Amino acid sequence: MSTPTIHKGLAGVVVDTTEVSMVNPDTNSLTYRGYAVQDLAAHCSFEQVAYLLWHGELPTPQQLAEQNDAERSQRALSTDLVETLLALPDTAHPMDTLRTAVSILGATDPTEDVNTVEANQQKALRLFAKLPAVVALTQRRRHGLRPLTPRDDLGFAENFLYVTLGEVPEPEIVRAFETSLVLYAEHSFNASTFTARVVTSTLSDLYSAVTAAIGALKGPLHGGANEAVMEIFTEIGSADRAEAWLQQALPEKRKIMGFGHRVYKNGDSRVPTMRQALQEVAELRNGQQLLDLYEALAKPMYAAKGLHPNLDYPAGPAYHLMGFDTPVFTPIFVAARITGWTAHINEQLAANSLIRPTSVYSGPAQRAVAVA
Ligand SMILES: CC(=O)SCCNC(=O)CCNC(=O)[C@H](O)C(C)(C)COP(=O)(O)OP(=O)(O)OC[C@H]1O[C@@H](n2cnc3c(N)ncnc32)[C@H](O)[C@@H]1OP(=O)(O)O
Ligand SMILES: O=C([O-])CC(=O)C(=O)O
Repeated sequence: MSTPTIHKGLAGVVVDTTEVSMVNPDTNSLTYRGYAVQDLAAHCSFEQVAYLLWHGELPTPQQLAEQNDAERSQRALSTDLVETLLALPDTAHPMDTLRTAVSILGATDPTEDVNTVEANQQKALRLFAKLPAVVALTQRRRHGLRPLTPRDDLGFAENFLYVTLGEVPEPEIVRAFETSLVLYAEHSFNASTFTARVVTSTLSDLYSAVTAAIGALKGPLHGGANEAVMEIFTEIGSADRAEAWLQQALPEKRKIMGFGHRVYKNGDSRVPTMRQALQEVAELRNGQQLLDLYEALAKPMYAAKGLHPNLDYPAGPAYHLMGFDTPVFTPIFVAARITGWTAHINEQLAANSLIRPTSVYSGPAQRAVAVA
């Protein structure tokens, strides 16, 4: 019997088609439903991009107004949910709190098991509306602060910043934050989206798929890298120490967080836009030292390994300068990626086939049980 080829990590394996987004490593491009992500970041609100991912087209003014009304009216968390989340130990990582919140929101949704595309669109909007309040709760409790009531007179990004930081910052900061949400929204069959599709393929519910996706995103090889970038910046301390730090870290076989990508080998399509957003935030927030450190690590990293930064590399320091605590960086990624995940969940559901690969057994040959 010939040994089948093993595709470790499913690298290069094509498992399905998708209409949601296209990652093209040859042209370093990323499109959502045919629109370049850079154009969307420059011209659209995050709410418009969410609509596009869910429905395939940008919204008309009326469609956007209806979605905004529905989203704004669902932003608040119930008192029960707030108290349950605050009862978690304060050592819990914000990603654990977020994962728990989604699970509770599922258990308390009477339509949880109504597994249709239409019902899932309502659930997707519900999670989209509520996740900023959960992220905000995790940051505020770290500072001994109670949650703030969301404001329905503010756009999604403005309200997100308000409920977390207690004020709406300058328009440039809001715009940089919104840019990061647009860039983080969707990226084809990455590990967390694939996780959501695997769970959906068993005909399980949307909340279960999102809960599992949060677990997949938490890891430092995926979304957790935006926090890990900030941790290494803190460890290095200043630009003049970056090269020596790297020369010590690489022989120790350390993974340098924020560099490399499974699909892009010549640079992540989203980095130039986020690097520009970081620059704008740095100018307003006295961030030149962090920008210097950014460049001082990226240059020798490329020289030593030929690896480019991925989106997490500029996003981490940008969130830091905006005023977010490092442990809420990956939760922000969740609040953006909920749009892409739920678009994929519905795409999977609409043309479902159980996802179940095979493996080559490499354990002991069959043997008899001999109990002493
Ligand atoms: C939003 C996102 O999820 S983007 C990804 C965020 N993750 C990170 O930033 C974590 C750091 N990066 C990595 O661990 C990897 O680059 C991954 C997981 C993103 C991609 O992994 P793969 O596609 O399996 O890596 P790839 O095959 O390109 O690796 C080739 C070589 O480069 C090395 N390499 C890849 N990335 C890094 C890195 N960041 N630091 C050091 N070495 C690295 C690998 O160890 C491997 O070396 P080897 O041949 O000596 O074993
Ligand atoms: O595509 C990937 O493997 C990871 C990534 O960049 C993302 O999910 O945004």
